Amino acid sequence: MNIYTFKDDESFVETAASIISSLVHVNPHAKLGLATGSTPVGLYAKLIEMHRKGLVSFAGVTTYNLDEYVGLPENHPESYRTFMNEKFFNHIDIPLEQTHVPNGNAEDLEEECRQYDQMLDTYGPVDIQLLGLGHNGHIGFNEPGDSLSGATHLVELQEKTRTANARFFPSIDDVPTHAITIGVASIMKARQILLLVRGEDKAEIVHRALKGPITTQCPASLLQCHPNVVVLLDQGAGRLLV
Ligand SMILES: N[C@@H]1[C@@H](O)[C@H](O)[C@@H](COP(=O)(O)O)O[C@@H]1O
Repeated sequence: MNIYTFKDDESFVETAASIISSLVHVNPHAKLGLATGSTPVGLYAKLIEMHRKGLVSFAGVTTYNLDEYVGLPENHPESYRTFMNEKFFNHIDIPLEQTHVPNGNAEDLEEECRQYDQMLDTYGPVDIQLLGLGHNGHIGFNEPGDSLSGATHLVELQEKTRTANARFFPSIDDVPTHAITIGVASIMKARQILLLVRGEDKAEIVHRALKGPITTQCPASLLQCHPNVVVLLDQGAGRLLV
């Protein structure tokens, strides 16, 4: 595991963007596992800027997102499909049919999970999986517990997760209670993992995830078993690692 801590936002974002853009340069048909949340927003903005300058093309790239809320219409401002379109896909040259986000409005959610999983099995593994980190150690929406699921599944969001994500909704009551997430097996199959974490409030969970015991009670701790993980932290998030 290679862990880097950055003093300033610009170098944090530039490093993340150069990892993704170099991969796409080497393999224009790269498969990218993408994430939502506030942390990767700067990375997406930087990649858009690089694309506008003609430095990178995503025309041949295929993307697979980690997760989606259940029950928000696809065009809801806080659905992860809307997030990805607005923050990234609509500003680059990727055809939308090459982008995949689980459908949280499928009539049969179990079937949607099965199909998403089958797609990952058929076309995966992704060349790189981008990840953020939840305050409780979740990756994607794989919440801590006595066990974890390997496959794409329906999950009930924990109170801590709903509270953290309430900042994007009018009130906590508007935060969905369930989500679809790819499982830890799919995440662990990625050829490379790029974990991005920012903020003092994540320092403790960063320490638990990267240096603590490997346990289902902290899903991100499983990343310690992956052979190719790059972790980018700002100083706040990396505070307890020294
Ligand atoms: N499902 C997403 C995760 O994929 C993300 O990593 C996490 C952290 O988000 P943020 O980067 O906003 O702290 O939030 C959500 O719960």
